[in-house]
Amino acid sequence: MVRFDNVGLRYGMGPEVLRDLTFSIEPRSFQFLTGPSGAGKTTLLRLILLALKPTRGLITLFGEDVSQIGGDALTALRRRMGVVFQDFRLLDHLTTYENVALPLRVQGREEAGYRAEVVELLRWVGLGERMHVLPPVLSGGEKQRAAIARALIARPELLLADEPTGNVDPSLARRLLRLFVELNRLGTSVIIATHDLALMDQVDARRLVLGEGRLHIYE
Ligand SMILES: Nc1ncnc2c1ncn2[C@@H]1O[C@H](COP(=O)(O)OP(=O)(O)OP(=O)(O)O)[C@@H](O)[C@H]1O
Repeated sequence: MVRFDNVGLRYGMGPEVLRDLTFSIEPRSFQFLTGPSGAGKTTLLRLILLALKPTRGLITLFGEDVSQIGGDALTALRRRMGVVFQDFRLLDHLTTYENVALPLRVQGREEAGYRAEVVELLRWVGLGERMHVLPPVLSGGEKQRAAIARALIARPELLLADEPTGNVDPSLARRLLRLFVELNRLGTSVIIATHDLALMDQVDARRLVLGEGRLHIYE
């Protein structure tokens, strides 16, 4: 569902951050993306998300060469992905419940049909008591859980998560990891960018390791 062929990326006139990346992400697969700070994990996720264009090489997403499409078609491809950003990107004027329900609203679904689903997921991530507050009063860990719930709620085909357990304690991190694994069992391909070796040791999954601009894959 994602294919990179000899993809390179540099920011402006800077050095090449990613060099000659060739790999694919299969449907229904689960993988970690790791490597030292500054290795390019976020950059790689942003390329998949179509938030950045490669300096060279070819990216194919859901069977489409992304350099050949634009506008509405790009928006349609993005909607097939769920994302957990490092800075959460919750909308401050919507409640936690409304933020998490947003992807379903965008799909045009009626609230009566999804309300119970959203409430159940919020309870699962431990935000049952925080549903009606606005994001600015949530703690860092609570914001992170809200961002994860929002990324999962519509069962995207591909889920990208950038350090999704960076702000929570180890026991909650394990609980959140179970959510990603469960989503994967339901058919979503999952890519989790993380530094956390203990977290990676909990799932027997493929590891994509970035270092010095190159990608090494451990199956
Ligand atoms: N917008 C930008 N403009 C210029 N350089 C950038 C930009 N974003 C990232 N970089 C550089 O690209 C490199 C890769 O950064 P990136 O954030 O992708 O790494 P990372 O592996 O996600 O790091 P971390 O684990 O610390 O989040 C770094 O050297 C960074 O300074």
